Formats: sequence, C-alpha cells, structure tokens
Amino acid sequence: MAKALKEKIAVTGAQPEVVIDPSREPIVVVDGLHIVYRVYSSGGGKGTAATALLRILRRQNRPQMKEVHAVRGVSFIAYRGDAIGVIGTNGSGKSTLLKAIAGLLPPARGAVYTDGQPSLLGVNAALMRDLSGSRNIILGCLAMGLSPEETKKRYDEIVKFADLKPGFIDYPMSTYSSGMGARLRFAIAAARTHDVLLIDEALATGDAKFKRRSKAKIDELRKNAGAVFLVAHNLDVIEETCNRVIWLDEGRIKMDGDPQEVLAAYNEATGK
Ligand SMILES: Nc1ncnc2c1ncn2[C@@H]1O[C@H](COP(=O)(O)OP(=O)(O)OP(=O)(O)O)[C@@H](O)[C@H]1O
Repeated sequence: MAKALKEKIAVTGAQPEVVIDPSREPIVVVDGLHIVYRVYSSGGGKGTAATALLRILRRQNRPQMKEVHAVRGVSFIAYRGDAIGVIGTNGSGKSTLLKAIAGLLPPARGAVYTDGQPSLLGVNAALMRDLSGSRNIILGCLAMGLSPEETKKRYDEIVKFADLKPGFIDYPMSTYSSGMGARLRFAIAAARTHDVLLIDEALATGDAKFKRRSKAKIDELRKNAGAVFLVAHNLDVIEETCNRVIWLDEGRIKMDGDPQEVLAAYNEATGK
C-alpha cells in the first residue's frame, strides 16, 4: 500500500532516483547538493613576497584559485529511524557530505534540510587536549546543551561507557591513545539523544569489545534519534549497524539501498 503511494522523482545525471515514502517521517532532505572547496594552487605562488611581486608585474591581482568539486549533485531523503552507512573510496566525498549535513560547509548549489539539530561526531571532534577527560565530559555535555544537573547525572554513565584505563579520566586528553580519545568522544556524544547524529570514522579506532558496545549504543540512539549517519572504511561495522547504505563515487551517489546489496556491489567494484 505504502509502496503504491511511493512517488518517484527523477534526479539529474546518472545517480539513483530519489524515492519519497509518504508513510515515513523525513528527517534529512538533501536536494541536488554541490560542495566546492576553493584552494590556492601552489602554481599561484601564494605566500612569499617575491611571488606576490611577480603577480603584480604580470598584472595578476590574485593568486591562482583552484576548485575542488567534492560533492556533485547528491539527493536523498533520510527518514526517522534510519541508520545510514556512507561508503566510498578515499576522496569520494564522504566526510564532505557529513560536514555539509552538519551545516559546516555552505552548498555551492542545492540545499540540505534537517529536522532538528545535527551533531557531527568525528575523530577530530573538538575536545580540549590539555584538559582532563573528566573536565572534557563536563564541557562536552554543557556544549551539547545538557543542564549542569543533567551533566552531573550522566557523568558516571559516560565514564563507565568509555571504560578507560584506571586513573586516566583525570589525566589530560593529550596523554590518551587515539582509541581512548575516540571512546571518550563517543561516550560523551552518546549521553544525549540527537535529532541527527553524524559519526565519521569515530568507531574505527576502538577495539573489538568497544565496537560491540558502540553498536548497541548506536542501536539505542537510533531508536530515540531522528537519523544516524556513519562513515567507516570497516564495512563489517556498516553491515552490522546500518539499515541502509549510500555508496559515493567521485562526489556522486553510485548506489543507495539495502546494505547487503550495496556492499556486495561495492566489494565487486573495488575488487575486495
Ligand atoms: N578542506 C579541503 N580543501 C580542499 N579540498 C578538500 C578539503 N577537504 C576535502 N577536500 C577534497 O574533497 C574531496 C572529497 O574529500 P573527502 O574528505 O570528503 O573524502 P572522503 O570520502 O571522506 O575520503 P577519505 O575516505 O579519505 O576520508 C577530495 O578530493 C579532497 O581532496
């Protein structure tokens, strides 16, 4: 019945059609999104006085600008309860897409609409390296909008979930291994429910036991959250965690659908 109601919209280019399912609640709508980075190419010689003088003599008043077209006309709809894995080879635009959904990059064309506040949880998420784990928990919770009372209530739960080596919670985060940092970041982010949770490789550095617990936590967040996006090179994590996979190739969607189907096609194409 819902299927019969499904309306199909043709999207320009060779990318898959966007399917609207009116029986489900849309949380993220990405509509013909293009993201372009502008970088100064070394040929332009930005930086030294000599090259600046050369530019003036050549009547070039600006250093050469190069454009990197990282996302090229991507369209899809994420629905409430979706856990979407984003896969693709290096440089295919996965992190750029997540940053754009988080509102951190302006679209060159197209638009992203989200229902609620997106939270990007990356391996480089901004915690203070010189502060202890415990200070970062408090700051992180307050930054996520929890009240001081809620922060106090959640503190023990976060420490328990991060499960760091004894004593480390009071050490500066600069003394943590990358896996320990990732665990704490994930534990802090998982302490509240998110409308749209974007996870960029955050789980990649955790060990097997932590990955299992993260999966359970993502399932729980998924139940309460709007939608979860997960970028990971470990396809097992994607297969176990996600109900849908988007395969990006050179900034375009190559496939969008059932994890098993998309992962099988991806493995075949990449020769794994
Ligand atoms: N800050 C930036 N400035 C200029 N170009 C960038 C910037 N960040 C990414 N790019 C370019 O945009 C394209 C997509 O990069 P992106 O990091 O989104 O890919 P990715 O699929 O996440 O890659 P990886 O699997 O290596 O993490 C690449 O060509 C990359 O060189």
